[in-house]
Amino acid sequence: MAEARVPTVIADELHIVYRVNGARTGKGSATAALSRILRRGSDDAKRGVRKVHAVKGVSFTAYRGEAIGLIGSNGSGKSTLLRAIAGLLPAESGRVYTNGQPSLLGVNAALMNDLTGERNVILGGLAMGMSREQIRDRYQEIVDFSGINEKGDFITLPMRTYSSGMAARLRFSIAAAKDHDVLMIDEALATGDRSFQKRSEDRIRELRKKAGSVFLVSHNNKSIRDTCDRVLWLERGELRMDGPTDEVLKEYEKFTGK
Ligand SMILES: Nc1ncnc2c1ncn2[C@@H]1O[C@H](COP(=O)(O)OP(=O)(O)OP(=O)(O)O)[C@@H](O)[C@H]1O
Repeated sequence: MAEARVPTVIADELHIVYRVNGARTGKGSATAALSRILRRGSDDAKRGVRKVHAVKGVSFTAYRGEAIGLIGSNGSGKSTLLRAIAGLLPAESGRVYTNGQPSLLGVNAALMNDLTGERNVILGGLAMGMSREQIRDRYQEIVDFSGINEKGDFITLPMRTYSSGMAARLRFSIAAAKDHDVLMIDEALATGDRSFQKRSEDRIRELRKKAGSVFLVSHNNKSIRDTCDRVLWLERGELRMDGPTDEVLKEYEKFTGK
């Protein structure tokens, strides 16, 4: 008999709306801000608030052990959906339920550019809830995995001296050092070189085995194909397709003309 599948994330008719203040007048002055406050209570349009409806009625259930790719054109709502699952954006309507703590690993993850790579490993580890001892034990592994020191002693230099690929590799390595209930990766693999991508893909497979779920946003269909068994395709905020990787990518490639 098949084992019972354990849900890790459930999105139920989820809508996410961004509100952009004062977008219509283009004025950012104190008087404009004051008049907005004074007009509070009237509707959004009158206060010069513009809405961007980024995710429209998305529903799906993710299960333990799944690696799910998120694909779709630029601006289709992929990052917004991840941020909502991570609890960083409120739902306009609908709900997200998560089993365990979701961790979002974005290209903008909160590392400090002026600190050295070494310090950022510690900072990132603490931010993920690891103890100092756990970080110390894993430190060398994280640095080796990132490959930052392959071309010299870069780990003791500030992060601002890293290329965007090196920085993304370090972020991924820090996040991957911990086993996550739900790990969400936004484009992290796209910036690394081929050998790093290979290592990350292997690590994603391992993380899945340790019973977590992995979400991966990527414009690289090959990365998606190599790591994910299921794909959600978003277009203009709507879930256009949800199914096995091959089936969804086939339709998506038809759509994008590749
Ligand atoms: N902070 C924000 N404020 C207002 N609108 C936003 C904000 N962030 C994103 N949007 C809008 O929400 C929509 C979805 O954006 P999102 O970044 O989720 O798309 P994406 O699929 O991740 O795109 P890409 O592939 O280019 O990374 C877009 O129309 C975008 O302009």
